[in-house]
Amino acid sequence: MTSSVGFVGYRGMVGSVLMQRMQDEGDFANLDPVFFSTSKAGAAAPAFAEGAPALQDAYDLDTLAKLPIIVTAQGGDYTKAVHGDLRARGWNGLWIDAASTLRMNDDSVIVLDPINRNVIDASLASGTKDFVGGNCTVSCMLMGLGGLFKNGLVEWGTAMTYQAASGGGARHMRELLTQFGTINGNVSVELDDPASAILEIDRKVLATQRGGLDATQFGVPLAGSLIPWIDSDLGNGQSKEEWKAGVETNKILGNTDANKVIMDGLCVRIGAMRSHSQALTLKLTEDLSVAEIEKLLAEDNEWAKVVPNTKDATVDALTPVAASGTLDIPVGRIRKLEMGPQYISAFTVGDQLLWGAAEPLRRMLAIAQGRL
Ligand SMILES: NC(=O)C1=CN([C@@H]2O[C@H](COP(=O)(O)OP(=O)(O)OC[C@H]3O[C@@H](n4cnc5c(N)ncnc54)[C@H](OP(=O)(O)O)[C@@H]3O)[C@@H](O)[C@H]2O)C=CC1
Ligand SMILES: N[C@@H](CC(=O)OP(=O)(O)O)C(=O)O
Repeated sequence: MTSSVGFVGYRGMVGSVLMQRMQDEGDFANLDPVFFSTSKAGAAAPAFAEGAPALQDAYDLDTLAKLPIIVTAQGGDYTKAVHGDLRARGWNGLWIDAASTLRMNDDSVIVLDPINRNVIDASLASGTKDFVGGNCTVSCMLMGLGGLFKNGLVEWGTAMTYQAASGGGARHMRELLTQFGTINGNVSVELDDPASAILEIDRKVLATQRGGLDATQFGVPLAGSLIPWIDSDLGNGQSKEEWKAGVETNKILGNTDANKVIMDGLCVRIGAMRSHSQALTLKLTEDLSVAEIEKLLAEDNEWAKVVPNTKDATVDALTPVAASGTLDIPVGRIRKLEMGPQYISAFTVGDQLLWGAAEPLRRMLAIAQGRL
């Protein structure tokens, strides 16, 4: 039996990854899609959805309200503009959303089913209607380290992140590449000459970074640099992205004040394309051996891939280049720290458009339809 599902934001970056994953998994055989656009109502539906009606107006509440399930990757402004009005007119369908807007509402659930299927199932049974994908960094961290977090083995942790340009959106990715190209172009003559002085090249690169780059999206140069602030300033020295690590981790796990895990850290933008990395320091509740920790992580879910803590394995498998475009979440650099037997380091990488954005939504839709 199929049912109608509305898709808003299907042609954006996150939406496109979602559509591709749904095609790869044959999901469209199980539903009748209705595609929406805020700008192209009336145009043809995407070619992969044969027989789907023309694009509907994403602000048309009457049309939206006819659907039992709406999946949106259109962004937070859209959610703010439409979700409340739809609910106010009595729409009781399932709203599955990539944007952060509704995440911390009491009546929403953050979806990451390999980690919190129990929370999702209990919420569906009790009538929850809003299901929201988690912050990309938090979701990727929990996918890699679920074996420790789910078993209550983490007392506190810090996540120092290395976040890719894609977290800002498609235009940010283009800007990063343009910056790299401009820098390279300004020193290409010297690079072609093996006898040229590296300090002169460095001087020209710095001059370009300080005055010759388009930084419209990021505000400051990212290529050959980094930006140690992501999302808004909460005014207490913490960025909003850093705040999410604590509140979302605990909400996903269904923790209460009694078993809350303290998570904090610094979030940093780097010049990677679409995979977020993070270096973690964890204080465990028990003195587990590294072998026990690795076993727990590897057995938690099929996507967490433990990378042996050797140089060769690490540089080969624990990088954005290795993880991007895959659902694997490599997790490595696991060792006991000098601070004591309960303190460990870990490093994990994840494609922030897959497990960080599209995949939890795809799977939530399948769960809602009883297919997963
Ligand atoms: N980027 C990320 O890493 C993450 C994003 N999210 C959430 O997902 C939301 C969407 O992000 P993202 O996918 O990056 O946003 P995009 O900017 O790629 O897409 C958003 C919308 O822009 C419109 N649009 C206008 N021009 C184009 C074009 N040339 N190509 C494609 N779409 C176009 C489309 O809407 P229309 O058809 O209506 O014109 C599209 O749905 C974010 O606001 C955020 O809330 C969540 C996690 C991670
Ligand atoms: N803030 C993330 C991307 C993102 O969309 O996060 P959120 O879904 O929490 O707003 C980043 O910049 O890498």
